[in-house]
Amino acid sequence: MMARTPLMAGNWKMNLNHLEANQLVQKLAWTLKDMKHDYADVEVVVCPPFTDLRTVQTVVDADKLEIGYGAQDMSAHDGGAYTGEISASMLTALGCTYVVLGHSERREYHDESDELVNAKTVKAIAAGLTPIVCVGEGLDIRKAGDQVAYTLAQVEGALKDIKAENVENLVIAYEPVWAIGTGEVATPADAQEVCGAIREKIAELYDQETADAVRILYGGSVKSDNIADIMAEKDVDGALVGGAALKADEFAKIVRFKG
Ligand SMILES: O=C[C@H](O)COP(=O)(O)O
Repeated sequence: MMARTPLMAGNWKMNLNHLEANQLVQKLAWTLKDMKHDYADVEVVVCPPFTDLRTVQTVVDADKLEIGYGAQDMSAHDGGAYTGEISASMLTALGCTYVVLGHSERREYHDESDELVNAKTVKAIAAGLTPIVCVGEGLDIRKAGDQVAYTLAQVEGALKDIKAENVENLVIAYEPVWAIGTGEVATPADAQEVCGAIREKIAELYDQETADAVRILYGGSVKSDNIADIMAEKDVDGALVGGAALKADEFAKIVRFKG
């Protein structure tokens, strides 16, 4: 089995304008360089608002930074009369390699269904983007003990009609909604329970090789002081980080979770 490269992705949500984005990416790059260890063994990605992407591209290209970037959402349409939407090809034209899809905030505030997340995932893959597909249960479902079944149904919905060769490159982020921005972190065992079940589900839908290749992230109140324990779980391959990704020092420490 090939080792999976850990991935630390910062989801900035609706924070930081393009000037602030410039500063944060530069500071992140300096901070990572100043750290004792090389960070080549961990992939670092930032997902700023759409309006920052061109700026991030310029900084990354100018300084040849080893920082990937992507959007927080995209349209399921290729182009045309869809006011306010951004297409996959617009993102690739800006050098994006990733796109977050189906974040719980999109599902909750914009009524995104599994079908829509699936349609976006198909388009992202076709454009050559790596989707970070978000799944995870709310508090009521967790209290009822149904987190695994609920989350696996979301995974199955997002992957409908997607072929194994396209699944092995994608990233799934397990984000229990009750742990997002609340300071309430799932225990490492909670994260492993669902991330492990997601990998088993992918093996069942496709095959073991595909399941072993997919990277599964945990997201929800990840900080520098809890990341190491979460990363120690065998099916957790990285983190989708919200609030803590807005501070260069803190995000850099998360990237350097091995110390
Ligand atoms: O996409 C990131 C998640 O929603 C986690 O956000 P948080 O780290 O602020 O809890």
